[in-house]
Amino acid sequence: MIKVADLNIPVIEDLDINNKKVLLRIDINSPVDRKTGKLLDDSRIKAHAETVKELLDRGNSLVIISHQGRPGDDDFISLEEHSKILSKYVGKEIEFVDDVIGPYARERISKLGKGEAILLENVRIVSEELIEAPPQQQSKTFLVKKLAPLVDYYVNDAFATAHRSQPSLVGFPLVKPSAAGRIMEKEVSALSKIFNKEDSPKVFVLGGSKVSDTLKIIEHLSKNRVADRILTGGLVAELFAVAKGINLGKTNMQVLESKGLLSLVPRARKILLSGAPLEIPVDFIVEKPNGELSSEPENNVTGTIKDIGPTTVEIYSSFIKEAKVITLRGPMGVIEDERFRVGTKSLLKASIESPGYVIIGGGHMISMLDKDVEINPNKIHVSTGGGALLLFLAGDKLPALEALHMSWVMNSGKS
Ligand SMILES: Nc1ncnc2c1ncn2[C@@H]1O[C@H](COP(=O)(O)OP(=O)(O)OP(=O)(O)O)[C@@H](O)[C@H]1O
Ligand SMILES: O=C(O)[C@H](O)COP(=O)(O)O
Repeated sequence: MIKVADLNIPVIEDLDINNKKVLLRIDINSPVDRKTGKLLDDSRIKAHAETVKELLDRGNSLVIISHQGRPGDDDFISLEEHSKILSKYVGKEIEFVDDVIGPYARERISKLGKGEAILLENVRIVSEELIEAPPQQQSKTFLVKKLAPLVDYYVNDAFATAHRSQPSLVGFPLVKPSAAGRIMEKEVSALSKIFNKEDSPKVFVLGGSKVSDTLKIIEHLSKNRVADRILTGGLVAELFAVAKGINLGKTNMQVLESKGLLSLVPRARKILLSGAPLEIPVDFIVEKPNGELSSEPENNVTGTIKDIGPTTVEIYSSFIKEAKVITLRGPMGVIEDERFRVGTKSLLKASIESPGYVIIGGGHMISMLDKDVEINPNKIHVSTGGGALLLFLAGDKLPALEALHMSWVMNSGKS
């Protein structure tokens, strides 16, 4: 059992999860090369192999579900490649089933033998999965009604998606005895231990393209006075620059417009007015129409922004060097193109070389960590979570954890 605030979260030992049929929700959502459609990084897949192996060793048969990307985005792809990589790390075939709630998937689940494991197709092809709602409502979805009767237990190992109140994360615990998987258990236990409110200054490096999510995170960090400094990059930084009245030029405004981000300017402006301790880049690496790269000051941008510039790296690194805890999520640049990784890699290096404790989250951000960096738990925590990590650190109760607690109360009669 793990305790988080007033929640009791059951773990695998708290239920008799042996020789049964288990529905396992993992988060193997991974960065995808936009040109080839291939996975750029398999850290999350490798991390979840531990829980898969343990449940199989306990004689269970597994129905594994996960999402990849979001409908309409380039990285919204099939999980077929993921199943091959997961098989490699587990050391046993994890059969890909090209279905989720249809008759083919249900028949395959019914016929699963002891020690067998299947990975169903991207759960977000089921439209209900995109709707966030309370667990009570989610337990009545087709996803839950079609799959729950076919299994004995539900195990949620998807810490990185624990902030989503979607059916695959909060719907099953109300109808099945449920527990946290090993990744969920480790992340929640480690983060609860290492992240003490009194440790300061706390610096957050927030970049990437999930701007709406990040605004919510910054609102919570600021409201709960968790962050002493927020250093922005990626599209997050561009939005705040516009909110500050900086003219980023036609091309970058078109990029923001095309992603529907300009409608968030008033919300970003409100955050600035609230006194959030937020920094934006003073220079950017831009790509000119002729393909040339150059660094331009934030008040005279003419090219397409692709990364933060050298002066910004210096300024941000000076904050990082003074921090007690540094949390980084979301890259500073378009890291799919290796020319635009300097900002992200420089801040990761400054963090690791600083005296502070480093927490790294986010699929793309983790992929930028040099493979030869020693992950000493006394210095670094590499989280599988991105948005989930930050909302947890901001003090939010994650819906998936609350659902596991509710399952425990319902099945054990204890609170
Ligand atoms: N200046 C920029 N312009 C356009 N895209 C950018 C820019 N900077 C970063 N990005 C994009 O941000 C994306 C990663 O953002 P994202 O928020 O998903 O980060 P992450 O570390 O994967 O976190 P999570 O795991 O929560 O998704 C990359 O695809 C990258 O190309
Ligand atoms: O990468 C992540 O942060 C998780 O997989 C959640 O993905 P989402 O932001 O698309 O829900």
